[in-house]
Amino acid sequence: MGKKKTESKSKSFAYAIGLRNILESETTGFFTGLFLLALAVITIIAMVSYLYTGQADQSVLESMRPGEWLNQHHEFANYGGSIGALTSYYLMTVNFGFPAFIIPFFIILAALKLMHVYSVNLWKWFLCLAVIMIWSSVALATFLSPFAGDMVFNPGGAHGLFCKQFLENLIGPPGLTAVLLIVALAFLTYLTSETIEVVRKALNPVKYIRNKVKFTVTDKTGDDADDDVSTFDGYVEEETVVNHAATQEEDEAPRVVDLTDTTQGQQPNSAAEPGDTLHVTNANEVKGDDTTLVIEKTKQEDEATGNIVGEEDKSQAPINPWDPFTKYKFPALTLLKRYDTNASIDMDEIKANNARIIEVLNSFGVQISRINATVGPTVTLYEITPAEGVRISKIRGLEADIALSLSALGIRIIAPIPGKGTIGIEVPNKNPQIVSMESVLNSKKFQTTKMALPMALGKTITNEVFMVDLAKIPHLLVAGATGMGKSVGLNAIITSLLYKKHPNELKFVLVDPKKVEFSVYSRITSHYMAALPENEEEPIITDVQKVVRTLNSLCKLMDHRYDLLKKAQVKKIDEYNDKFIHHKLKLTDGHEYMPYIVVIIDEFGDLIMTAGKEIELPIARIAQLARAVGIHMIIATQRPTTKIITGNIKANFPGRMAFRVASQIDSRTILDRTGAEQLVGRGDMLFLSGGDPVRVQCAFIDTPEIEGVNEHIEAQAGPVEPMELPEPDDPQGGVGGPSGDSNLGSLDPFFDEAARAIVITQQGSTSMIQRRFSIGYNRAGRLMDQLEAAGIVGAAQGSKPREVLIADENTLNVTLAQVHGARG
Ligand SMILES: Nc1ncnc2c1ncn2[C@@H]1O[C@H](COP(=O)(O)OP(=O)(O)OP(=O)(O)O)[C@@H](O)[C@H]1O
Repeated sequence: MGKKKTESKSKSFAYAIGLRNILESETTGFFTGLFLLALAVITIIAMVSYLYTGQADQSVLESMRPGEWLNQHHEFANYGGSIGALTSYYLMTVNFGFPAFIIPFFIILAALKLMHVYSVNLWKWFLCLAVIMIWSSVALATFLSPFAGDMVFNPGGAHGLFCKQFLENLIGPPGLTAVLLIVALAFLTYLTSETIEVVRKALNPVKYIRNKVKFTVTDKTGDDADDDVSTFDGYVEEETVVNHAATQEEDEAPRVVDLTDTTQGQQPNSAAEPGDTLHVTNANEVKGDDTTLVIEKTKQEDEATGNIVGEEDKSQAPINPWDPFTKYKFPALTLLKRYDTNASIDMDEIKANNARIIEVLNSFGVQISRINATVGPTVTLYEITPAEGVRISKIRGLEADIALSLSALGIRIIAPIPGKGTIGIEVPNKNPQIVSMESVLNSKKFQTTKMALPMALGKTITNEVFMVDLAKIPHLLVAGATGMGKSVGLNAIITSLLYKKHPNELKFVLVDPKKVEFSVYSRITSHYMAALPENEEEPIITDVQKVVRTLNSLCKLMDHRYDLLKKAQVKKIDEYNDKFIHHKLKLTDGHEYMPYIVVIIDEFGDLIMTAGKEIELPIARIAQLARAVGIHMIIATQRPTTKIITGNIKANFPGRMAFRVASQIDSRTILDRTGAEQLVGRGDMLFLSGGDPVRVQCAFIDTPEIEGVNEHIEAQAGPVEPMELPEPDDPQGGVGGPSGDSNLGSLDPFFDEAARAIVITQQGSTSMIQRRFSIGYNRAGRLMDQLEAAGIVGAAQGSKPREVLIADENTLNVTLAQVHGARG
């Protein structure tokens, strides 16, 4: 108790004098950085000076008596004084020799990071530089010592010399050289997996040169390449291509190359088309040709058929986006629990319900000609065909009465069932079955799906696996009262994505204000999470301010990705990635493979209540624009009120997943209709994505299962840290209050929405903007000026509406991304 009191006292004291603020402030970071920068520069000066003055200083240093380092009598010649001489002596003579220069270089990096000049991953740099310094210290001591002459220190320092001698005594000079080589290669492979390919080429230069001149070609190339597509769509596995080439060699295939010439000789004026069969016929004719001739002519065949897989093409084989984790193994289905799904149908229950339905409908004067019952996992659908002459609209009018008369929880009446002239009455089963995640993922539908982001959510009333593509939806709103299965639903979504997507293809941003919901995923943060550098230690975000920064960072990433799409001249992430893996985009232009990013926000209500617009605006922006660049959002809330799910959010989240909610009003907020208040809970849900809602029993997955899956993923070789999100811009910049001028530096908050409204309606009228956003004439005018500056509308033409310069929403998305990007 006493200790606690003292602690809180000292805490409040620190608060009171502002010490805490000082320590945590950006200014302190800046000045610490500045201090380190100066320190590093002085150290470098001292070290350079030591190269010339070391000789003179060394004897003083080695016979130094206490207090001498104070340099009162100017014993040291070093330009950095006695401390400079001393530091250089320790760093260069006693430790690492020349590579010791890396130490002040690292301090400079740390200083620049503290000063917010660069955002670098210091741990990564530390690790890499430490390896380089230690390795080069030993390497210099090994290879440069003989040439060091009368240098005052060994080029690799005493450390390098010691390691060299130790290893030489242990394994001899060849062993030492081998160790140095292997360490260097391992390190370079860590930096880039291309190292392995370079080594392979170096070890087999003959094959490399031979293939450079396109020696291996067969007429079957195109067909075989098709067959050789590996387990993931569209990429030819490297080994396959190598084997393929080898087979061709055995078949004396290189001679085939010559046939292009023959072909051209025969048909001088007709250019061969890719896939042309001519080369197949001619292949036999040219067997036995002279080898030199073959090599010369091959180039022409390559141009003519465009259908060749030789080594040259192999270097152009599609980039494998799983690289370097190509051996990654997806979790097995055995990690998930199986439940008994063969529970027999309770005929007594069905008959009883049948009789009640007929009785109730008859009592309202509705005659029935037929009833069909479809037994689902938790609900049975009674499909009623009304007798001739009974109007469906009459039954629709009686919906509430019928539900009341049947008086069971969870009854939902669908009148009519879409596409059929029948009425559906869903009645919950007395003994509901659990739909296991295993049964859903173990379905052909899931396993063979080509969806970009498949979410296997559960089973429909007719026992079909219900799956949707998040990439198409593209953002999802999840609501449900507490305990109705929301968290299980989110886990089912995450799990189905984990079973289909490689860590290089998908990253999550998880927001968990409750702090306990997603903590189970902390084991896969390196593999599957994206985070700001400052959150890399704990990428699952639980703090409101961090959420705001992360959302702003996602906006920035979105703008950056739009720039890349524009450069690549494509409209969507899948087209972009396709171009990227087929070498149509240059790495030097900043292109990179884009993983999908799925942002999942639990307890959205809590967030919006605390942070309001700060959260809502970036979410609405991402929701409006991010679909094309592969950023998708799922937000979940217990309280689907209009304060939380505002019109802005709702309009941009077309996918809705409603578990049981407390009231009809809540159901209307989430689904735009009633029905969700009638669900039975425990994963019973309505899914809506345009059209009519579908009743689905959500797949069940519990924490031990998730832990098992995560443990498996964690054990796989994969990324060692979360994907880094860009530092967000200053949140004040442009997203706050009304703008005072028309320049694009401080955009009006309605800028994006106004631009969209104008492009959709193709009407550049200020009064339309005024009406639509209920703003004054002056503000609408300024907004128009900003839209003009952004090139969305033309100049004012008196009282006439302005000309709209952008024809469609896609082009607008690109323009908006540029506007925001340019401001960033
Ligand atoms: N799909 C399902 N199948 C069977 N039971 C389920 C299903 N989903 C949820 N349940 C049951 O309901 C309980 C509560 O589910 P869950 O934790 O997902 O609720 P929730 O809506 O997230 O609640 P809260 O908002 O309080 O976190 C589970 O522990 C489980 O027993």
